[in-house]
Amino acid sequence: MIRLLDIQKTYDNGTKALKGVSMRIDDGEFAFLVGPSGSGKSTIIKLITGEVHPSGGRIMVNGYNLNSIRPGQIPYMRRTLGVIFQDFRLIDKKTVWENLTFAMRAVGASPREIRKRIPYVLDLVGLSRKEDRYPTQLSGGEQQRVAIARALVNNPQMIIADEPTGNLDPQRSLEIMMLLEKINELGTTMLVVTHEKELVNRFSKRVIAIEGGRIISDETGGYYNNEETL
Ligand SMILES: Nc1ncnc2c1ncn2[C@@H]1O[C@H](COP(=O)(O)OP(=O)(O)OP(=O)(O)O)[C@@H](O)[C@H]1O
Repeated sequence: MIRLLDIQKTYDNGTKALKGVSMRIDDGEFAFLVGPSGSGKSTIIKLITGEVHPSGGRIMVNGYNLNSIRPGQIPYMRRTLGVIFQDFRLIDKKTVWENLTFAMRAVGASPREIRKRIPYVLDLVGLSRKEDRYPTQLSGGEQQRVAIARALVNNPQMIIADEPTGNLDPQRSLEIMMLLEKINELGTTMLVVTHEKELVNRFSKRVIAIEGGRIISDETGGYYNNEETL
């Protein structure tokens, strides 16, 4: 569960990126986080992953209180999260299998666990037959599927996807979003940052809308359906 309580974030140069944001995402939920450029979406993601610290307010991430977390606990908090980015961030010199192995070894998984888990996640994302390919030998949609597999391989409680379809065409984008929906249905909490209205509107999910560092609406079915509130 993610809980933000009256979060303020002022960057060192004085930019007030968040001006009192409160939100709660329960285990098992699927939520879109939408808003114009500069509204504070990435700042919220970075607060959740512990990359930036709030200037005020309280934040809880999957049982960890980020206001009082000890530095040594941060890697354990991060293991509860799988993060996916617009630009995939795969290791080009490693095959699909090696990219996933690398992520599992980083958390101390045994060779036996690795041999068991990787085929499962590759099957889930529909890439079972491409485990020996290098990322450059895959399409953009396939590379994003590998990134999703990597985010999932250590079985996180929650996936945070930051503009996961930003580099993909509409059909590939829809397929990736349907995959995230399927993964959510299997039990992983999902927070998806996007500005793609059409895509958000195809899914009847919770939509948290942020503008100017404040949440301006939070409802199921979509803020983008209520253009008059803009
Ligand atoms: N490291 C930083 N130092 C100073 N200001 C920053 C920093 N990072 C972000 N900002 C500012 O904070 C505000 C919120 O930025 P943020 O990146 O959270 O927006 P965003 O909604 O993710 O935008 P985009 O959709 O363009 O990625 C913006 O005014 C931005 O310029």
